[in-house]
Amino acid sequence: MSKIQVAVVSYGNIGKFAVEAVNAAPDMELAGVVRRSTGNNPPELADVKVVTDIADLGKIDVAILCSPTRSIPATAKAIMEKGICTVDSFDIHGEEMLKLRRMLDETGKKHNSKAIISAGWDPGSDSVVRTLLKAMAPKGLTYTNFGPGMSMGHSVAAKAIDGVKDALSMTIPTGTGIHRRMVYVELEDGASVEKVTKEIKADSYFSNDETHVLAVPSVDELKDMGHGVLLEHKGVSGETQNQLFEFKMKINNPALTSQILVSCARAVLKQQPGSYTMPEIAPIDYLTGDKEDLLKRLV
Ligand SMILES: NC(=O)C1=CN([C@@H]2O[C@H](COP(=O)(O)OP(=O)(O)OC[C@H]3O[C@@H](n4cnc5c(N)ncnc54)[C@H](OP(=O)(O)O)[C@@H]3O)[C@@H](O)[C@H]2O)C=CC1
Ligand SMILES: N[C@@H](CCCC(=O)C(=O)O)C(=O)O
Repeated sequence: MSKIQVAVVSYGNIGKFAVEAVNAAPDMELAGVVRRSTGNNPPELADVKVVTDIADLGKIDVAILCSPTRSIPATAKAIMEKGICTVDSFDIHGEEMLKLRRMLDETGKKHNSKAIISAGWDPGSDSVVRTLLKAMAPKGLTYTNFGPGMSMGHSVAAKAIDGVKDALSMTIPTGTGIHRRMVYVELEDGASVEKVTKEIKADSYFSNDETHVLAVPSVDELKDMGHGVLLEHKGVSGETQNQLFEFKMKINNPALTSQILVSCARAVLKQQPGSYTMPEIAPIDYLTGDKEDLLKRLV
């Protein structure tokens, strides 16, 4: 059977690990990488086709979008309008996610393409776990406790602020799903730490949490892309109380995010035109191999 032709769009942390995960997938072939500019590629891309326009890669089945979250709506729409499926890790929860889902659902139905949105680990695989926990004990409380670890989404949002050369946003759990943000910024020459601090604290990625901004000489010296989560659910099954569940993991953040995107790249091709989140997809669709053989081993 011919392999799924994959384009990786944007080559940052997630893009780099997405290329590795596509190369490790037996049913996929990396058609190329789409970047804003083709100059200055790292040595590991020497044998990979790098373009600025996805149309230059020939026939693509699915594009894995590894761009900053805030650029995803425009990027995904433009690619889906070409009839190409997309997967992304858009990580703004709530109404913004629903807005993206509605917009891409309409685009997909009009242009015969499909999307899985918000598909990293949170939102993403954690969303699936939260859904299952609610099915297991419908009444009760779920706490999602992150870290401590590096949030890529928050780091990207801080990096986008004028005067910031590089940023590392650490998520510190303080219990019951509440977090403190420790944001380490390397400033451009002449940038004001007071102005940068004010803008970071006003950004919607940070404005609901206790946030501390610290200027440092080198962000690279502090960077460790490890992260993790402890998901706790205490609830009621039927009329029986005190059902206790925990889901815990310690991870390399971009490696896990990219692997999930690759599994979603496989699953998206099995859907009808439109836009979906991970809890809406049958889990078996994420896997490669004979369906009955998988079911025999997994069920
Ligand atoms: N849902 C989840 O669980 C997770 C989601 N994420 C999401 O992944 C996103 C990417 O993270 P990460 O890889 O660390 O980010 P990086 O900053 O490392 O990479 C983003 C890449 O996108 C391209 N890019 C940069 N600026 C822009 C722009 N303004 N418009 C379009 N493209 C741009 C660049 O690639 P090039 O130079 O090749 O064009 C850049 O290297 C985050 O914003 C985060 O929200 C991350 C982890 C988990
Ligand atoms: N979306 C996150 C992954 C989940 C962890 C998180 O949301 C956080 O650290 O705040 C990320 O971009 O790294």
